[in-house]
Amino acid sequence: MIRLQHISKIYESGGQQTAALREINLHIKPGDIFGIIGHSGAGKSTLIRHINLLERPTTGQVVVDGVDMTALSYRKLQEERRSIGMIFQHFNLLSSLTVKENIAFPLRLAKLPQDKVQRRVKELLGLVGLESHADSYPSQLSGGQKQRVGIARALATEPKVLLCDEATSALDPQTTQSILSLLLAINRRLNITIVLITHEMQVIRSICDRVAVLDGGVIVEEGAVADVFLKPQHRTTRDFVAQVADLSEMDVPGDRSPGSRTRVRITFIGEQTYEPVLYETMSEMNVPFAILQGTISRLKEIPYGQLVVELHASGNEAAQTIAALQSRGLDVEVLTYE
Ligand SMILES: Nc1ncnc2c1ncn2[C@@H]1O[C@H](COP(=O)(O)OP(=O)(O)OP(=O)(O)O)[C@@H](O)[C@H]1O
Repeated sequence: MIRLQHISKIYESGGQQTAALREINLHIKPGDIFGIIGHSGAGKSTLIRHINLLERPTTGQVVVDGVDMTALSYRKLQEERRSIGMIFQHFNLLSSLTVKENIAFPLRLAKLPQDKVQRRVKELLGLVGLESHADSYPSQLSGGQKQRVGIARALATEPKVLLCDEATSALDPQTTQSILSLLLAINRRLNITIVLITHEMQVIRSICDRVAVLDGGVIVEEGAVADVFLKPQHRTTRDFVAQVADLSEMDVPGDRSPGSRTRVRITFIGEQTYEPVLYETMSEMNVPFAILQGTISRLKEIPYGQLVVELHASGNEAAQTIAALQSRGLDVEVLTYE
């Protein structure tokens, strides 16, 4: 659906050059919710604004739904942009227009007949749950309601792609979750590809299928959220995962008892999270064990569990126990050998 190929962006101001993006290559599949995470200044806004060509790359190509956006005339680009909606951190609503007028705005620009505009606005108000606020002005709405108007307006022209520029960063945690649930429902119901940028791992964990980690204008890690979240490779990714880590190394008790023990981290994903796999395997292997730390949570809607377990075994016996756990589909990482 979206291909960014060899994108670099160099800003020049006051004789100074800033390389905001360097050699970005990304492929976002149709129907995915794709997250881009990075610290402030990493280049997230610059990157997302390349998808609808609000920013032009210094080098490289942006292809959306088979169309090379970088090669279009101004008029053609305006047309293509109708198939890419966008929402913003500070909502960017027109304060002098009511909710329904804000939502109708892009439809009027597209010169849709009045009766169709009214029908579409009604549908969109229903979709985002704001029927009773149609005649309110933005100043009369909460942050979450304003973002709902932003979403309705972005969807007015029936886009194939929705870009979300820090869409929940100005909202409290509860409102954030309700907006994320709405985005997920829209993705499912309308099969719209969603690209979002954020500095919060919780946002990625809640709704994204895939994630790219941006650091200093470079993608340092990319993959399925479960892989990146449960096995972060890059230091920056590990920092982000730590934001929401239910398991931090700090909380694991230190080595207290002497003897032959092996400490492991076991990850369960999906249905196995609720199965007695650990107990069964340990009983079969006749290895006593202690659970030092554990959690069960969700990645999007997939349950996962992580346990830090101390096996009362070492050497061959520990290796065989770990192999038995792995043969049942569990991911086992050895933390310490004693
Ligand atoms: N118009 C511009 N002119 C010059 N430099 C710019 C411009 N826009 C962005 N930059 C620089 O490019 C880099 C990336 O900025 P960008 O806003 O994309 O980062 P970000 O990850 O979105 O940060 P934040 O989360 O703080 O918004 C920064 O060093 C920034 O100063």
